[in-house]
Amino acid sequence: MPTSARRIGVLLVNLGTPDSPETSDVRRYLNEFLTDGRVVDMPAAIRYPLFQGLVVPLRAPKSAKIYKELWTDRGSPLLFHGLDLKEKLQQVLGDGYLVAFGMRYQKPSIAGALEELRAAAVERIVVLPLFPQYASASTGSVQEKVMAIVKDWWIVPSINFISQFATEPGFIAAIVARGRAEMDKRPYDHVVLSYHGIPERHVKKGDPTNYCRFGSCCDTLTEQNQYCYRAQCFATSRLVAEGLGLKPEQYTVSFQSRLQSRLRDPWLQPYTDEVLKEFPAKGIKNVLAFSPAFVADCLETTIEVGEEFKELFEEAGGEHWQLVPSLNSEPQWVEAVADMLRRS
Ligand SMILES: C=CC1=C(C)c2cc3[nH]c(cc4nc(cc5[nH]c(cc1n2)c(C)c5CCC(=O)O)C(CCC(=O)O)=C4C)c(C)c3C=C
Ligand SMILES: [Fe+2]
Ligand SMILES: [Fe+2]
Repeated sequence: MPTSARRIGVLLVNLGTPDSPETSDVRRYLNEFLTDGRVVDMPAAIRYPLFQGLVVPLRAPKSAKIYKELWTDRGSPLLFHGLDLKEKLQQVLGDGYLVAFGMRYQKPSIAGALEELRAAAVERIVVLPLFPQYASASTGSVQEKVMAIVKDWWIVPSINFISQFATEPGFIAAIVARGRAEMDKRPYDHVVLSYHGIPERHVKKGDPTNYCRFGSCCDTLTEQNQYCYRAQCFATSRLVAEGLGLKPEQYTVSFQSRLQSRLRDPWLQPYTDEVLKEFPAKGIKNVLAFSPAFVADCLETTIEVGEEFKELFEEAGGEHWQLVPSLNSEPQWVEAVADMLRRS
């Protein structure tokens, strides 16, 4: 009996976003996000009451205000860019693939996306968390969720996780092209590559040989530190800088979006909001800012880097601060993702 060719299933996953910028939806989103033990790695008996009872109720109204600034006619940018990427990728990959999209927190769910792939009886599944650099709080959490869902399937197909793509040539080339487009418009004194921060503790928990000292150890990617988020951020930065023809003194790597106060364990440093304030006194008045931990624009790029950092920089005497837009569903990025998937 002839059998029809079976398709390869692709699951794209991003972090998640509230259903709307209303406080109640933001609260539900933050409750799910911040009680994930890979994000807030406290014992569950402390994490749930502390975050659901205190931190989230205090944070949700403030976050909702910012989400209202971010919201568009198409809703949350993280969501619609993900859906656009899925559609364009499906067109580029063609009938041999079935592309689904899910969010780690809230909607569309990973469970629903996996169900689409299961219903189509795909031959195998490639999971691509849309986080270039591996962190347990992002990629690891997606992997855990996918495994928790498929463990209940009667037939568990072959599943391939793409755990990171920090140095993937197509990813780097797409960022460089976005940067060049901005640099062609006007001159810049300096480039900042600002990554989402994580607690240093998270890096150490993924460092079984106790290799990382948060120093020059992260300047090269080796077998020992291949999953070190800090080393991967530096590797992405080096390649982007090389692509743009920048010398080491022409760019700064820094980390943003820290959640906890600095009284607790430190997060990766230097903090972007602190380094940018020092630029004007050093004669750096025109800055081009990249956010290479994100492949889609979201709260952390558009608002934090594009607006809040710009304001801080100008208050400190800076003249021009420009955010390079994320890769979103730009054709060059879609081709790069398709290429990664075909090779996986
Ligand atoms: C790049 C990948 C990400 C890592 C690693 C990450 C770690 C991490 N995040 C928080 C806390 C928050 N992050 C928030 C927003 C947010 N985070 C990422 C990605 C990573 N987070 C994205 C893409 C977004 C934007 C979502 C959107 O809807 O646009 C937020 C919510 C916003 C706010 O209230 O400020 C929080 C909170 C922690 C604690 C953490 C690692 C320990
Ligand atoms: Fe985050
Ligand atoms: Fe290191």
